[in-house]
Amino acid sequence: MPSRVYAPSLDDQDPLAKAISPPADESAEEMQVRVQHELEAKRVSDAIDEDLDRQRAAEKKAPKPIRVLLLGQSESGKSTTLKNFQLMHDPKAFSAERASWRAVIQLNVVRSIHIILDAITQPSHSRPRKEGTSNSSSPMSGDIPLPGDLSEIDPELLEIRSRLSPLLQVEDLLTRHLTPIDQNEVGTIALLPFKHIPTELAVNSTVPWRQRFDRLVSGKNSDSARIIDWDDPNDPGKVLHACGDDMIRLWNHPHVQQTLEKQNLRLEELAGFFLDSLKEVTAERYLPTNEHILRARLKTLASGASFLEGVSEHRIKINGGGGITSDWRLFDVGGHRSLRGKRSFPSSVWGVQRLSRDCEAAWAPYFDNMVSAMLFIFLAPISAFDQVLAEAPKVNRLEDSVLLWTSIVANKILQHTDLILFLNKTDLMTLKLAAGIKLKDYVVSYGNRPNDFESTVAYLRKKFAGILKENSPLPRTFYCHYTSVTDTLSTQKVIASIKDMLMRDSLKNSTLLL
Ligand SMILES: Nc1nc2c(ncn2[C@@H]2O[C@H](COP(=O)(O)OP(=O)(O)OP(=O)(O)O)[C@@H](O)[C@H]2O)c(=O)[nH]1
Ligand SMILES: [Mg+2]
Repeated sequence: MPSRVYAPSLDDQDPLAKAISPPADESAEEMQVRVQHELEAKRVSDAIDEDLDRQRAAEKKAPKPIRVLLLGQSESGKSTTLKNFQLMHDPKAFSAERASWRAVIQLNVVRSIHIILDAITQPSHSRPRKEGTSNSSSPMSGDIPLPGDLSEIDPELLEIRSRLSPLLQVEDLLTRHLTPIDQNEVGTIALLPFKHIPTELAVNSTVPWRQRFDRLVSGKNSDSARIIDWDDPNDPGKVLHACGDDMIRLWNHPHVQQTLEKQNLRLEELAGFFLDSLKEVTAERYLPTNEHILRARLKTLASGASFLEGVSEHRIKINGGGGITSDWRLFDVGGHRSLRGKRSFPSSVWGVQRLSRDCEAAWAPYFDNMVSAMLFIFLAPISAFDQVLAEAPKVNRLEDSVLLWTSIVANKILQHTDLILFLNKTDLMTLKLAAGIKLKDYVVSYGNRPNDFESTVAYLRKKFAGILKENSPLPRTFYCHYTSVTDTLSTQKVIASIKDMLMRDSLKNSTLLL
């Protein structure tokens, strides 16, 4: 009979004590084995603890992640800048999303076609526009047009229009794929025969919308070119391919070009414009190039209750050379006004003195959580000097950018934060000036200075620099780049110079990197 070696008095009410106590009838041999096990378990546990302590100590010594927050009004190019960072430093992840961007581009194309078909069936009086005001934001304003007299329309166009009707289903299908069922994140697109202008598609940055395209890929290979299921009968690419020639015919039709001009619809300025690339985009096995992905338009919604909830955070490991890598956290927010808080606006473009009172920092409630952000990149799309905000058709886009810039530079919470200004969309600025659109018609203070690229951009640069100087609570260096962030090569040079600057600072003064 085994001798009773260990019989502690147990509190019968304590289930834990009961569970860990040795059995009442444990023999001496059993006890030896148990003690051995316990010693071994303790040794392993101590080793894990030591390992964790070592890791924590190493993390404390290592440079903290570099945080970059992208700011600017809607369509200023924030998400496109982020894509450039990803393309440059995480090309695998960028490529893995090609199938998802393909769907976004297809939707961008269908939306442009939808706008054209709507425009050609408009009675000419139904869309009055202010002289010289670009519509590039306004076609999506949601006004439901009056039905036109179809007998006035070129019969060839009517035929094309009817042959393109399957695109409506594609539009619906793609929109459904891109939007979660349980969230009202997109304006509904009614299946009316090209009579309803579609609201721009927006996806909440916190929603992993890209996963919706898992259906389109087998998931066995990270190269999208090989994993797209080209035989899927529901692939929208099939309809786009079948409608490709008609879309090209429509876009090149002289009556269409005249109508768009008459209605002052400058589709080329519309975000997500691919009508000049219809051949490629409607090709049978179309996969977007990097350039196409940068041009794709998908509005960011970041509408969480708190900043960090609503904003999308992207982590990238960046190689700084010499074996040094650092963690970068890029934060992309939605620039739509509804996502920036309510503000009142002074009327003149350069009426910035009144700003600190009138225009409380738009994203200010969020900044409390972001004081540890090391760098803000602010994008001002300068080509938009003759455009209005989609969400506020009376507000000039350049004026909005200036106000936003002022509120950011004047913000006390951000007084120690570096700001880099991107005067963006310089490519469109060049085209616009060449088309004879005059800056002075929108910025009266520009006066009779030459309406060329160098003079206009230098003037705007000086204005933004002046606002920083006048409104910044502490003196700050003015960093400014002229950018066209859809151009990979030039943007990568800018990103490389920012990276060098930040990594130098990060090594010099790691306390800055909170
Ligand atoms: N031609 C040209 N297009 C640009 C440039 N920068 C951005 N775009 C395009 O403008 C559109 C809007 O850019 P986004 O990066 O989505 O703008 P955003 O600031 O993220 O906008 P929200 O998400 O609404 O806040 C996209 O279709 C881009 O491809 C540029 O420098 N030149
Ligand atoms: Mg965005």
